Amino acid sequence: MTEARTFRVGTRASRLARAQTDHVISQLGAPTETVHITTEGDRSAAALTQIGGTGVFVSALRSALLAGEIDIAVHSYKDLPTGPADGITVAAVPPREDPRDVLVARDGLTLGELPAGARVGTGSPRRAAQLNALGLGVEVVPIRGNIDTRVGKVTAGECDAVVLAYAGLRRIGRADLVTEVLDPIQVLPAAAQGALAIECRSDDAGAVALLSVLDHAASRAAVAAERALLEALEAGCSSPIGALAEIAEGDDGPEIFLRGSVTAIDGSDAVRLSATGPTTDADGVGRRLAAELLADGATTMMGSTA
Ligand SMILES: NCc1[nH]cc(CCC(=O)O)c1CC(=O)O
Repeated sequence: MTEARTFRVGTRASRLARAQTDHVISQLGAPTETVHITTEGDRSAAALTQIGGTGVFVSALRSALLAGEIDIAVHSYKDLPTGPADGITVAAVPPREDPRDVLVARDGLTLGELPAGARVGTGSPRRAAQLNALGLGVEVVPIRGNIDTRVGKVTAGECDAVVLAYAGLRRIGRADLVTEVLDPIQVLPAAAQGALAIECRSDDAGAVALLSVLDHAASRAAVAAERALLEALEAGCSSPIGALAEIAEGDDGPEIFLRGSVTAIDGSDAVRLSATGPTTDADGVGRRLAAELLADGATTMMGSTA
């Protein structure tokens, strides 16, 4: 009998990253060792949009994978750039968490209960644009930092509310802070929100086999459709684009229902459309919806944020 291989799992130091990594490790049927990787994104106080987007969180983990310092990397799928990474494969997309955005407000308030002029914090152009489009008369204020920092803006009275991903709060065990789960009809989530991408080197057959048992086909298809939409719009996570795919059993197998939105940052204009298709054509569904959004005037709304 050969000795079992120990898989080194890389993680960022943030509370969310550690929770996600620990959750994945608990489901792996092999010995593991956790390796903490620090990224520019963890160190910098600058807004993410100013230091090159969410890719900063990802590149350090990918470099460590390719350098053989780690064998497995767990990412929030939302933070992965849409292009492929040479030599690296997403070996598993586990069952997705709730993809919706939530409100964390003072005094248990919901969006509709916020008074005119209330300060709602978010660093996401997508959330800001959709909040502005709701015409609630609230003031969207830019904030940054990890989940604890952003929640702290409400506790400290700097903001009346903040908008966050439900998945992040659930994973760190703070779903109790949520004062309203936002309906995707009001605020459409970011592509891949709530999903994890577990990466390893493409040529590491042992890691690919170990991770493949965690893969969830419906979650993978939903994320593929959403990210194909984003890629075809040539947009990233800092664009005012919402994308949400839901999977239902159709007559000829599982079907994707994909919704997409592009919203002007000031909320003055928006395009929202949907498309359907089989999960076997997830990329095609995303690309078709992107083309329809562009034909409907999305280009002028995407601005220069890229
Ligand atoms: N932008 C950072 C980020 N990346 C992933 C999540 C939450 C977890 C997820 O969507 O999988 C968050 C926090 C947030 O948007 O509130």
